[in-house]
Amino acid sequence: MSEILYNEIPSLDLADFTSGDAAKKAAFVNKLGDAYQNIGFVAIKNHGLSQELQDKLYAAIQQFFALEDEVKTKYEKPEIGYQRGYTGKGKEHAKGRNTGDLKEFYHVGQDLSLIPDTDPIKKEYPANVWPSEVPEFQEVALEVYNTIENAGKAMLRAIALHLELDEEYFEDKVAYGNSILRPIHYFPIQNPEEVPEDAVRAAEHGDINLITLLMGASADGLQVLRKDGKWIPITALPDQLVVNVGDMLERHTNKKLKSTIHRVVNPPREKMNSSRYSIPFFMHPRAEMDLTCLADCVDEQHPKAFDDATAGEFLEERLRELGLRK
Ligand SMILES: O=C(O)CCC(=O)C(=O)O
Ligand SMILES: [Fe+2]
Repeated sequence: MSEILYNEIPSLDLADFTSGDAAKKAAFVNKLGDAYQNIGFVAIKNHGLSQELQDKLYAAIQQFFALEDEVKTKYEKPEIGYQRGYTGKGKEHAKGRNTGDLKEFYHVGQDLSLIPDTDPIKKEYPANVWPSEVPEFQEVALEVYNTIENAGKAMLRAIALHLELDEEYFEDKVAYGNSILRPIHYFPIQNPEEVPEDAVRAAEHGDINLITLLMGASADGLQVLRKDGKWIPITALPDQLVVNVGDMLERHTNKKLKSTIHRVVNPPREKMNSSRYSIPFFMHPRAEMDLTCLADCVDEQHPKAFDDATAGEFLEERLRELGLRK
């Protein structure tokens, strides 16, 4: 395994993996493996999500976040750890911090009507929450959810091949998984003096889930921490999704695949009064997935670095650390 210091995150074409050309498919898996063992991030095109659909979702969420705070808080569900519906400004903070991030967001989960009644997981998920003020949000969000979920399944097939597992290894683990689509609004700050000095749009963190697929943001600010300590700005092209490894996949692979720390920095002071929007999809498995380190990822040079846990147990622990669960 070569040590690579990327100056930008590698760009890949998902069509190389899905087109049926064996040589292109193998090359995709190799490049993805190099990227995920080094910087933990790639940008992919040909992911199946049209620009039109992305534009529709951005339009709907901008309409929602423009509502008065009193209206938005009607859609807050603290009793389910904010896992569906709205989460208000400053509620979430990165693990190990107390200052809340300068953001508000909205959680969309599985469309329960698509889960067969015979699957016991159907009863475990809370129903989605939809704002009556923006009626088109529901249909657009669910279509985006399902489209990105499919792209995520393809990425997990490629990841499985890189790990020399069966290509279908993740398939049953993510079927009706606990994934979340999270449109985020980094709200304008009129008076920077009024926010805590150390408050940022998103403090440095690793994502909790298996992989994250991120739609192109409306402004700069996202940066990833390279292993030599340098922060690398990420600017996805409009037709790309940024796809990164989360902590669950890092655990399961005993750090072979890297869940790289990233953050969203504040704009310069004179631009603090402008909004930034972004839409990540956090791909989670079913709660029962065993995240125990894969035997093939443990050896003398790589002793087992994590205690055994299921995805559900790990998620609960992290939600408490983020301030979303009491
Ligand atoms: O807003 C972004 O560009 C990234 C957000 C992010 O890292 C997260 O929500 O986990
Ligand atoms: Fe993140």
